[in-house]
Amino acid sequence: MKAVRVYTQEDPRKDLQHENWQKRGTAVALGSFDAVHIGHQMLIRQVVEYAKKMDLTSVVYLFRNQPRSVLGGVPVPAVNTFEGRIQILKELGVDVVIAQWFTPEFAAISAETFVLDYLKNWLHAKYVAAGFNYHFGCRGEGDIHTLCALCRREGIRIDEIPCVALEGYPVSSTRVRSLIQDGKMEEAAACLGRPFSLSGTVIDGNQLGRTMGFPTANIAMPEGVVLPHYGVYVSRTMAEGKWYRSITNVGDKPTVKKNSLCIESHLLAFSGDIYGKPIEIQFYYYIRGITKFENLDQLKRQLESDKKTAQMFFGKETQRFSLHVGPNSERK
Ligand SMILES: Cc1cc2nc3c(=O)[nH]c(=O)nc-3n(C[C@H](O)[C@H](O)[C@H](O)COP(=O)(O)O)c2cc1C
Ligand SMILES: Nc1ncnc2c1ncn2[C@@H]1O[C@H](COP(=O)(O)OP(=O)(O)OP(=O)(O)O)[C@@H](O)[C@H]1O
Repeated sequence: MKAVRVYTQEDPRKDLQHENWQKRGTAVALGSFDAVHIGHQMLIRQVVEYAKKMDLTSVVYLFRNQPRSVLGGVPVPAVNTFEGRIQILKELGVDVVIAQWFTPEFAAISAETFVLDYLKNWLHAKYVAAGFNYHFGCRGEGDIHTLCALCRREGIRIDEIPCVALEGYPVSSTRVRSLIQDGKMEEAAACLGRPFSLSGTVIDGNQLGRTMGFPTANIAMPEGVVLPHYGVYVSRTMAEGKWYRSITNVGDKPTVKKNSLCIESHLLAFSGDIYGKPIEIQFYYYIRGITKFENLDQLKRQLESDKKTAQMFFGKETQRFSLHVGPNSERK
């Protein structure tokens, strides 16, 4: 897989003046691209293919932070870490990522200035693609029709990407975020085109799990990214470069310790010491909420049952688990 160049300065225009890839001419994908969901992927693939055909540099011009956090003043958790987003874009074959910080100054740029100064004169854009619901320019003055009109006027080829929908509704980062927060992991995966995952470094726990026959790899609650509804999940965990079937608890462990939030994963067929090592956990299916048990024996019996659920999920009976299953649905 070839490398992707990433530019993440506050004003990338100051540092990027005469790079060879700019001079060659570019094909640019426009948007925030937080989730990098199946709608985003369709748009980006189109840009990458066009760039290859026309010998241009493929560029994803995205926001490093969440515009809504700046405009609304309330932090919006991201679906991916920045590194996670870059990895997905690399897999899609993108040449260059410009990670623009969305600041009040950037928000004040007019639609016309953006097309003229940023796309045409700075990026030497020969081709631009954006989605049906794209908005840009000061106070959202421009939409996809404005973009099409301005690009055509400046001799830049432009494609509007039609809406990618699932079950009658547009796929969006906002939708993915709320599916994850509702524990609807199968629907989130359908929108993402991959399971939702979290990463971290394994930290020390109380080492009680191993005494019950359920050793766990604990990671701290990641900050700034969206967290699954608290509860127990069928999952897969990557440790030492290999994926293992697992069951994962997100949240508290009231039976043994109060107010101790973390994410802990029991890998079904793994033994080894991974303290201090990185792991990635993919979330597949919400099993149940977290319970305060009377004693460790009861907790252990529940963990055995969770393990059976996971084995069944990954076994022949996968089809039993349909979409829409989340903590608020009746079937658990
Ligand atoms: C799949 C899974 C499900 C869990 N469910 C619960 C639960 O319902 N209630 C609870 O108090 N703790 C639950 N825990 C947390 C356990 O109490 C914890 O793993 C055990 O005490 C070991 O903790 P330690 O790693 O800090 O030693 C769960 C852990 C896992 C891995
Ligand atoms: N479902 C979709 N189908 C096709 N294009 C899309 C879809 N969703 C977004 N796009 C396009 O992808 C680019 C990036 O989208 P952006 O991240 O800004 O929106 P989003 O995914 O709808 O997120 P949010 O929910 O935060 O608005 C934009 O050009 C947008 O129009």
